[in-house]
Amino acid sequence: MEGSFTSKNYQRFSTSPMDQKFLSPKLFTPESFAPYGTVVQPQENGPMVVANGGTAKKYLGVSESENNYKKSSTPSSKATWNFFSTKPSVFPADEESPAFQIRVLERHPYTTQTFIPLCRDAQESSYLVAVAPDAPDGLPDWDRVETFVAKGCQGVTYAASVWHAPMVTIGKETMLVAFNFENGVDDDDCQVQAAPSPLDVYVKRD
Ligand SMILES: NC(=O)N[C@@H](O)C(=O)O
Repeated sequence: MEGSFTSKNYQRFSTSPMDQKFLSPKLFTPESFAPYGTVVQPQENGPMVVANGGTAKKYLGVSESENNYKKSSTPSSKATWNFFSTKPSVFPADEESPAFQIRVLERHPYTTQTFIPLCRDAQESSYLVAVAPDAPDGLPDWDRVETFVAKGCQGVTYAASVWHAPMVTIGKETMLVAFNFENGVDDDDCQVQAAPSPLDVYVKRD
């Protein structure tokens, strides 16, 4: 999809959405995302202490980081912080126009990966999260892809080896900090699978 567009002149991928599979993102909640990882946000009734000289509420243990590289052929690994400055891939459209097509999923077999958005409004739909369980052969189960829309106040931690879409940001250029472990061996750090056919995702306006 080249150039900027609005939902009015958005290129349609089909004559009618009903004659093809499309994904309608769910609310991004700890419960709905639990099979795939963690929504990084203060947990309702989660442990919290007053800190920073009484000026801050410190919500404890809001995510996990896992390093399983000791099981890989190159066990030495390092904790890695990266900064993503992402151009928007999705512009909220109406339900008649697919806003995004999932063409690949990736996974990090030996590590969790966390993304924390910066400079987005707290309740603004900021990025699309797309995940899939393993099929029996260990590749993505393309018939069970699930999508969620994350707000500017929510981070995401993909559990180790969970199939997920590369970062897909909504509406405007978005900065995110990412944390994971790496050992520098491409196939250990990131495995990518192309979808048999692109999956349309409809992202409604806020
Ligand atoms: N494709 C891509 O950039 N994936 C990121 O999650 C990464 O840096 O691994």
